[in-house]
Amino acid sequence: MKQILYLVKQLHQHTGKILYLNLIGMILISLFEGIGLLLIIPLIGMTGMMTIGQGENSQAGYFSNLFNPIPGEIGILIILGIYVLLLVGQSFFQHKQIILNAKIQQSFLRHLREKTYKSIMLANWEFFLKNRKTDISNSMTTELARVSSMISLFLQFLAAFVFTLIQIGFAIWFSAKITGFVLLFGFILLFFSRKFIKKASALGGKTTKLSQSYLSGITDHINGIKDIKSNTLENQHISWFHNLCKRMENNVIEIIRLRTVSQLRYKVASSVLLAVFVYFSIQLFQSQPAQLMLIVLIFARLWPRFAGIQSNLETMSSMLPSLHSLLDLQNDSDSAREINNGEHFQNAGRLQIKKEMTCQDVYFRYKKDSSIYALKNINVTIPANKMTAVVGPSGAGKSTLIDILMGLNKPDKGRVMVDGTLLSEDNLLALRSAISYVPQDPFLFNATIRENLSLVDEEATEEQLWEALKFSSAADFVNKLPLGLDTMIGDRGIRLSGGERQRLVLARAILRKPSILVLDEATSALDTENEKKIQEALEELKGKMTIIVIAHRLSTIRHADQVLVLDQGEIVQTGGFNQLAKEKKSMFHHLLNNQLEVN
Ligand SMILES: Nc1ncnc2c1ncn2[C@@H]1O[C@H](COP(=O)(O)OP(=O)(O)OP(=O)(O)O)[C@@H](O)[C@H]1O
Repeated sequence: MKQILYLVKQLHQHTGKILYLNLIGMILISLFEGIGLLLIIPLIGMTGMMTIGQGENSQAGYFSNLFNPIPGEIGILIILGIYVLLLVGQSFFQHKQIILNAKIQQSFLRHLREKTYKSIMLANWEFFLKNRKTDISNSMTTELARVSSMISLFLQFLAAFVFTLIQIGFAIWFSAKITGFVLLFGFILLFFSRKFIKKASALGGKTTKLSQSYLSGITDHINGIKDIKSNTLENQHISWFHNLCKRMENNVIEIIRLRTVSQLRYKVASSVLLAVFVYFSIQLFQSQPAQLMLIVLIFARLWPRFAGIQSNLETMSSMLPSLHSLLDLQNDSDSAREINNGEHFQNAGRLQIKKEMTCQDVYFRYKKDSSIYALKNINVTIPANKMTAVVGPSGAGKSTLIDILMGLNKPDKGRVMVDGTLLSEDNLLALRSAISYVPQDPFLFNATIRENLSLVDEEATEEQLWEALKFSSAADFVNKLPLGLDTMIGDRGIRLSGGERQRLVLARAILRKPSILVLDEATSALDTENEKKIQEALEELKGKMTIIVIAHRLSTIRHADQVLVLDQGEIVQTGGFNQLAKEKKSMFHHLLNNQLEVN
């Protein structure tokens, strides 16, 4: 119920005026329908089939008497004329209402899409570590589509509800007693249908879970298709997929079964109740034949709408979990907002490190309830415009330290300072604007090389693009491509080799003209010749920007001004390359020896 109320509130907030126009349209359509029914009384009276309400002191009598002074044939023509006008009016408003419904649905959907997407984009890194990316995609696609259908159903429900209320109003106006009698039966039916609504909601929750598994499954499998093929794991995946599809099929059949069973019971119960109603009505309300006939007419038309309302409620309940999951996502991402003042994005500027960045007594763990720290007691200084290398065995905490320095992870204890100022919401974006980060697994779009580079600087000239490509030793290979800069590189750059991808991302990082360049295993896929060229290029950058490099291949960091050695989340050595190499029985010495042996 909370979610439905939320939906109504949101609809009211974002489509306010149109929603009320729509409501007025619904009321008019229902009124026209009711008046159309009323016209039956004088019509029947004029045909002489039945004498209705002659002299009766009732609404039916009043209506019948209204046309008495008019001669029969003209009266019939007038009534039929009014009837046609009412039908035309009704059709006109129905046509307007369909357009308004679409406007309400689409504008609300756009609002929901944009709000959720923005909340996700502005959430902190911890939010992305906690949530599966495919669950987020699922909410933004499948669940959102279901919410869209739910809005459409809700509007239909609203129309049916308003229609029902107005028709009941007419019926009460004719005879409160008979209407009360009918409504009693209606409430009995509604009471027994509660359990179906609950069941539908549970099945809807299952649909959301299954759809999440479906999307995450196929995304993982398609991304890992090379591993699957080379390790002949196709059958295991086909069998997993078969089981999931079977469960999805069963779930949908279960939902349809529930719906038809409830409709079946509803129809059986309603026909029995209708018979009971007619029997008792004849006994009880013999003296009011006109009222009885009109009310039977009204309810005969309303009854299928009741069934529609009931079915609408069930379908909406089965879709509620989608709205729930979308709202959860919105709330989670909102409460994980990285920067609360959105204006920071516009006015962030670029932070220039003048002297140094420091970590003081920093501790960090991924699970806040765990006693295992990924980083412990970190005290380091990253001097401005120098090259700092971070080395250590796998899992030592190198990437975690970089994430702390970039403000992606927040220390559990201790602090990060930039030139003596605490790294906080106030200077975080300015710091990030100054950073170019190159990960081991570079991110490229399915677009041309030019578009991939221009992403960081839309106004970059041809000359600047080639200069950046030369820096990263990519100019030669791009030059050899038949379409050069205009070559499409496929999904995540799949049409390029790993080394070519890394060089392109490095070119992009340089094009951004950063004051801090962070390379996380960014040259790991390069051959020794290209790596040497990049080392030389980095040498030239020394003194112009702050460079932080993570590298397993220690030859890469030979010219670093400072090397930080991490082991099990702690800094175990700090110093120049040659100085550390001389410290026998140390972690750095051990790493160096291992590499020499391998080489
Ligand atoms: N998202 C995460 N959730 C939980 N634990 C994590 C997460 N990411 C890393 N860890 C853990 O934190 C520790 C440090 O990981 P980190 O990735 O920083 O190591 P690393 O030195 O960069 O390793 P590698 O050289 O293999 O990339 C590891 O024990 C790792 O298992």
